[in-house]
Amino acid sequence: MIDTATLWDKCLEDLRYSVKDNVFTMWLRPLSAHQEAQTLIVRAPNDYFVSYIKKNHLNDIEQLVAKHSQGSIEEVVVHVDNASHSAHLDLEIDAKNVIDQASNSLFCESLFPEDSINPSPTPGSQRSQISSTIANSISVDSEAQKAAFADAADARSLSYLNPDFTFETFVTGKSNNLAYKACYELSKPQSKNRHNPLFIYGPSGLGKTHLMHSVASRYLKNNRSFYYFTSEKFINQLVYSLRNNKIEDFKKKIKKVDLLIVDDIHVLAGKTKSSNEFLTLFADFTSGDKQLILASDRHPSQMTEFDERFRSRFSWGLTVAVEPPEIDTRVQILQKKAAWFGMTLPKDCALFIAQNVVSNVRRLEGALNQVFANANLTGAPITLEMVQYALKDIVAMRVQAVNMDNIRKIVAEYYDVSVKDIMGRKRTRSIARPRQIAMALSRELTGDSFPNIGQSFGGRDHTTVMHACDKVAQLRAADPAFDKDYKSLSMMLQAA
Ligand SMILES: Nc1ncnc2c1ncn2[C@@H]1O[C@H](COP(=O)(O)OP(=O)(O)OP(=O)(O)O)[C@@H](O)[C@H]1O
Repeated sequence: MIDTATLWDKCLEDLRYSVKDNVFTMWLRPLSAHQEAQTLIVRAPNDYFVSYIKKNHLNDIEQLVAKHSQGSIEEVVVHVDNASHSAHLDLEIDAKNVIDQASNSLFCESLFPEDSINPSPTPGSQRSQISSTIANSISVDSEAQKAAFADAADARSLSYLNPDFTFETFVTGKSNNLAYKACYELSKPQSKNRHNPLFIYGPSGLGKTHLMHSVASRYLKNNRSFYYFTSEKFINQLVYSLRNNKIEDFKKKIKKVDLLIVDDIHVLAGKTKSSNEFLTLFADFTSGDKQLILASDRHPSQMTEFDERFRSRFSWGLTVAVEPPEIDTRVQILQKKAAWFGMTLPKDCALFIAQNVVSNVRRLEGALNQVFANANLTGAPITLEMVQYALKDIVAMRVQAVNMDNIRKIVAEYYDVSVKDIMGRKRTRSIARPRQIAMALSRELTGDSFPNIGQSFGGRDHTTVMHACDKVAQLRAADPAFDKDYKSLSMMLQAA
């Protein structure tokens, strides 16, 4: 009987050729599937996606599933994928499952990543099964890459090197310029200006993976070899190798390439064996012509679960942050993504979305998808009114989380003062400053009027709020540490 991964791969393969590229990229590639008894559960990122897929593609999917499963699947349902993007952290424990599954010889093979780039695949071959199984580890050597690009049918097996994640599709601004430049620089052959290791950190959904895939794509174009791992795949493959006395083979294979990328490196914390093995590779990739890129959700100094040996090594080269993009960058990202999907997004609509989705580009994309799905379902043109309607739930959630009570509470906690102090009249700087910050955040995040904000802060005059906003703007421009605190607070509130 066909396994679910292969079945779904085959269905996607067929769908890819039956719809336009942008429809496939936007609506079908993000889907995943698993099987429960005789039901295939297709998972989509959100409700709009689900309704769009049901309306436009479910019939085709059902037919393809029936064809490829040869009747073993009786029903196909489409659900929201609540677990999407949730990290699967406990992999050393889970490794037993991996080993158990490895009794399937295809999977055993796949534990050595370079096997995933067999240059002469056929759709539905071992290769496509492998690719869906180890979707997060990639190795490409020059032989394989030529074959991979020569053969269009190969594209899906490289689909985990997201073809949309390139330097050309990345929008830069103050929030990510340094990370972009560092990546761009080291992706040039013989660059004299590269830092090793390059450590990129920042919250989820801000483009770290996008940038690392962009570097990998450039390496690919320049016939240079690389491995890309998420930490969890690195751990899986390491554990398998250790248990099967293949660790030296595994490391030898990795050491052959020019570039090693490990995403979500924080996942290695506490996994003693895996992290020690990683450290032995570290030395190889930070000398000579080799290059190491690491990404994490936090700065090395904050990775307290790692011992000092790791933290200091992580900071040997260049450590760069990616931060939430400013509003004009968010607008640009929206317009660029819209154009990419062949849609026109009027400026006022882009501005509305950017004002309401602030801290995470992945969510920005989600909101855009929702707008497009709505336009597709209703056939309505994209206008501000339509966008406001399509995003009413997002806006309501934001209004709920970002209210002035919450802002005062979070700012008070952050500066270790009481909410009573913030509301009160004391003018000592240790209290007046957090109060001004809370007012400025209220203005920025709720968009409420100066008089209303003054009223909510213990009946103050609107000029006090205006003065607070000016003062905070001046301090942010003059003092990077202050600016960072402000941004952290803003992000905390928007993630709430
Ligand atoms: N500056 C940008 N320009 C264009 N697209 C962007 C930008 N930043 C992020 N994105 C898009 O946002 C989405 C999420 O980005 P990505 O997966 O790289 O985030 P991440 O920082 O690696 O998050 P995580 O830590 O959760 O893996 C991707 O679709 C990516 O293309």
